[in-house]
Amino acid sequence: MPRTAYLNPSGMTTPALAAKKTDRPIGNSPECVKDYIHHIKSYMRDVCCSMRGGMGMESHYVDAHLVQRKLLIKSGKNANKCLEKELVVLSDSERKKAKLDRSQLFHNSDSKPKQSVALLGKAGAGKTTFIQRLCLDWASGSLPQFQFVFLLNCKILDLTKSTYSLKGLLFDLSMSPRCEDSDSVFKHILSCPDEVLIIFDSFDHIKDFEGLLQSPAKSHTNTKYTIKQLFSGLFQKEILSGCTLLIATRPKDVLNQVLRKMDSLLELCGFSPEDIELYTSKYFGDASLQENALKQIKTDRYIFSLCSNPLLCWTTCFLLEHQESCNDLPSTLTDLYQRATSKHLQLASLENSSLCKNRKQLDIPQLCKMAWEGFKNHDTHVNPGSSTELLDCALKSGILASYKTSEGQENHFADLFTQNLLSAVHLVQSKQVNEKMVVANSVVHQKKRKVQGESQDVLQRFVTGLVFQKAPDGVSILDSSVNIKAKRKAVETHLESMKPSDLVPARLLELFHCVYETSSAKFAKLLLKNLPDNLSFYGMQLCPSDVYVICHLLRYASTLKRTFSINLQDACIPISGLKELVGLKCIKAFWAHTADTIGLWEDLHQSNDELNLKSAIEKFTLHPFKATEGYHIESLPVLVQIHREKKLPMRYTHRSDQSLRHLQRLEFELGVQNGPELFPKLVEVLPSLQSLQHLDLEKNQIGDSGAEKLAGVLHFLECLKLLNLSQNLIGDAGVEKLAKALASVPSLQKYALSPLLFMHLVSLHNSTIFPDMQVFLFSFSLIRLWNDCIPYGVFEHLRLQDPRIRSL
Ligand SMILES: Nc1ncnc2c1ncn2[C@@H]1O[C@H](COP(=O)(O)OP(=O)(O)OP(=O)(O)O)[C@@H](O)[C@H]1O
Repeated sequence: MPRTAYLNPSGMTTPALAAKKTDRPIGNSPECVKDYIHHIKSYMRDVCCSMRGGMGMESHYVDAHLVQRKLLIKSGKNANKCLEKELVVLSDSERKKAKLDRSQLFHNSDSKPKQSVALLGKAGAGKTTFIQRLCLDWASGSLPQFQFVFLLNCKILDLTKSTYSLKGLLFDLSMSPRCEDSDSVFKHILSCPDEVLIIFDSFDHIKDFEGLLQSPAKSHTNTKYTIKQLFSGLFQKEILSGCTLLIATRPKDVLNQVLRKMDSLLELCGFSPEDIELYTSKYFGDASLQENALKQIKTDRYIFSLCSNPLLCWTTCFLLEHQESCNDLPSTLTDLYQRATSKHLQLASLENSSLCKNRKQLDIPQLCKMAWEGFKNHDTHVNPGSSTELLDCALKSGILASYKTSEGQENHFADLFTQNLLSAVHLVQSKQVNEKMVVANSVVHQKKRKVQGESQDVLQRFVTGLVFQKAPDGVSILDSSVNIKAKRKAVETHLESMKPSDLVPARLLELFHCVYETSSAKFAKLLLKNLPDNLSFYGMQLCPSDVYVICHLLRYASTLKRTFSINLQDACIPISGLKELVGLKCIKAFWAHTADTIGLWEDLHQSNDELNLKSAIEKFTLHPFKATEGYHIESLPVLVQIHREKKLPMRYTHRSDQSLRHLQRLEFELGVQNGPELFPKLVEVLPSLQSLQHLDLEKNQIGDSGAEKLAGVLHFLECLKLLNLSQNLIGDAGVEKLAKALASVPSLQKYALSPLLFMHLVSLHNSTIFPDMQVFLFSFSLIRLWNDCIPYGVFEHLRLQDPRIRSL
């Protein structure tokens, strides 16, 4: 029977480590089941005990933290546009609180069972390594709730065929060893599905997610399905209902339909500064090497920021281990990867001189072409027809990794960065690739649809980095005899034509990275010259190297005498990053998560950094304020509290809520889902918003009780000119309270109400229950029919009621 297994990228295995904990008693399971479980465990102990580069899992694994993420149902004003659940943005302190370790992966903190778990992380964040570690835990007796663990690597599954059964998926396509009596074991598995864990690694390799959840597999028997149908059947509990599913994937928008339905979403956060130190010391066994490497990494802030990605940390350590100690560390990502890749190839050629005598004799352009072909098809797979000499050398060097499949052996590029660097070399160097093609794959494109997300970003950085690389200095992977001037010129012209002010935050960030890769002051200044005054990285999850690159380039602002405001809302930025950005002279105002901002103030206060504390307080702004997520509102009372409780030194306290006091416009867009619950929080801070002119509360279902609460504080809003209360389910009681309160706000010029609310007012007026209606109608006379929904008839009716309305 065909069987799929995957080898460690190194192809090396180390002796199985003895199980430390007692294995789960397999009770009355048939003998063949016990034997098979024993067999899988010992096999997993073998294959999962070493990481890439042959490093031992037990000795070199750094316990990476997970953060529990939650989804939010968006139902605000734009609900129809994006009726989507999205990840709730966490503040730095919430992220710290939401941290979990491996042992808590399947724990139920609430009553909801965790039968489907998604492990999210960018390329190189350590998903595969984490899963390997998890399998090793299981094989060593942890995770006793599972009798069986099946690991599937989506990279090597054939998604086109529809010839698989559930049994085939588990026994033939997973990395489990061959099962002698698969019929009996399968029968046993069907009898205890809740003791089965199925892991789909590299889930994002299922490229086409359209209709993934349609036509699920429904039968356990030998009916033939595609892999996607089997996944769908498992996920929708049509087959093996009760089993636990774990998928590991890079985050992708197209995956949202599946992610939305998962019981738990966990994010692998990469290495913290402490983890980087720990990993480096583990990597370099020798104490003096360790000290030296750590010193180099820690003093180079760019490299240190890259090292928060475990893969890049490994690459940096590898380079430090092999490059001359007098050499500087690379200054760009392109530089890091070309040095590391060249070194890998060089070492492999030295190791086996008969296979590849030296780098020059290897058909590197062929390897680069294969990388590019793969990139175009979103594929890491290497064409099996390639020269064996080349493949052997690339495998030896670790550039390729080998996997055993039912068809034999498959070679894949070992990681996204290596494949994309080689693809970029192809684009820059190959005569078959014209300038237009290079431009299309370098730098950001204003409108072009981004098909490959993260992978495309990395390719762009490498292409830009390579074309602008200074004269090759021995570490360049480019062939110095190839003239790339025309391609460089084309990319330069494109860069010069960019209009950063038209870019959405994600593209703006890409542009920053591409400009950074050019290592050119000229492009940095050009970028800074063309940046809009209001920079927005809204919604971007900024990692440490993003923050470094933004700060690095913004330093050019002083020579151009430019200043900016920066929107870091929903940017999931750690306090250290916020400190760096806010500390920049050119940043005059910033808007970030309020809880993080308060965290930053506290941090600066504790470290007696008076000057920066003063400027961080002064720079904080909330204008214009649009609350779309709970936390936008939840942390506002804390600002007021700081002021009231004098949490900061006196001279700062009065400034701490100035952002609230100066706020002129507030849009509350939490929608029917969260609006009613969070509205009281807003009401709590409204008295502090003395400058508020525009308050938009449309579509939040605040109801009568909300209206009553609002009525209680409206008189504080002395500057309020415009109030939108449309679509809030306000009934008689609420209207009555509101109308009186509205009359007490003389500044009010316009407000919008729902048609129903209008009718309601008119009927109240007609029934003369409400003596103050004239006052109310007076302010109404200023309405500019802002809300087109007001029925003409109602308006006409009101005009008849009041001469002032008639004069409108
Ligand atoms: N927790 C860890 N401890 C030590 N090293 C790690 C850890 N996580 C990752 N690494 C290192 O980083 C490399 C890349 O990790 P891995 O392949 O697991 O990333 P990934 O998230 O699966 O990436 P991709 O999305 O590209 O598949 C590993 O080969 C290993 O060297």
